[in-house]
Amino acid sequence: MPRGQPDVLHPLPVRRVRMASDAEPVRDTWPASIPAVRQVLDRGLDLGKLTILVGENGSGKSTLIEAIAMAYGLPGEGGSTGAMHKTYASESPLHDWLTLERGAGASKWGYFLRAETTHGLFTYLHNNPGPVDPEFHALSHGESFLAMLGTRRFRGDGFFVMDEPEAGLSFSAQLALVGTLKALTSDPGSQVLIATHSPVLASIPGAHILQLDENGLRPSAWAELESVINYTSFLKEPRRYLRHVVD
Ligand SMILES: Nc1ncnc2c1ncn2[C@@H]1O[C@H](COP(=O)(O)OP(=O)(O)OP(=O)(O)O)[C@@H](O)[C@H]1O
Repeated sequence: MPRGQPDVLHPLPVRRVRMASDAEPVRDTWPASIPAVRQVLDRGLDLGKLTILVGENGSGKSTLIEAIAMAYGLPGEGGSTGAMHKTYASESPLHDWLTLERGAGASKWGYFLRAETTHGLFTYLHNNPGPVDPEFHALSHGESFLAMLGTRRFRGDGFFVMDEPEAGLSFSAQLALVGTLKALTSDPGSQVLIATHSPVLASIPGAHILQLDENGLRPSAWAELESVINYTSFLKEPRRYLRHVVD
């Protein structure tokens, strides 16, 4: 299906993100001051089947992904649509400034997983378990994350949002995650949005990669990502980098 044309039979949960008509963001203060956020407010953002946000620390990946997830109805700390899990309100007001253009008849289900709050989420699931949930706290970080993706929450149509899912995952676990995410997107009405620092995750075939930086956000080929170029070059010759940070 060409980008931008809605698939009438299998609509995506979120076709486009844009500023709400009644939003009044203060442009020079956070979060509207983040270039990528400002660009989304000014020009909107089309979301495809699988979108990956990549960028330096502080470039706005979490701010953007959290606001899109919350505008969809997902809890800012992670969980499913309709879950009430909340421990500390640290979210930006951005979700109130955004409107999502949803595919007509698309799934309303979704799940938000974020590395920094999985401990709290697993405590919530300990108290409110699904029918065949393992005791997530009894698994290692990587094991619990992959086990979570193996549950029914991540099957079928829906909007699946993940913030740095690679945290704590070994190389082979990240590779397994690539396979899991690719399989997840094979469901016709499923849609995935990820923020990551991992060149492994960013390599998922068919992903639309957006690089965030001081100029905003722009599409990028995997091989042209700064993280891919830096890791490739570091692994070839670590000393070229290390001499700048250690004596
Ligand atoms: N509550 C807040 N008040 C003011 N500024 C904030 C707040 N939370 C985050 N920021 C700033 O917003 C900017 C973007 O942060 P964000 O967490 O979205 O970046 P990121 O790209 O996800 O970074 P990382 O890769 O480190 O997770 C950062 O400069 C951060 O300091």
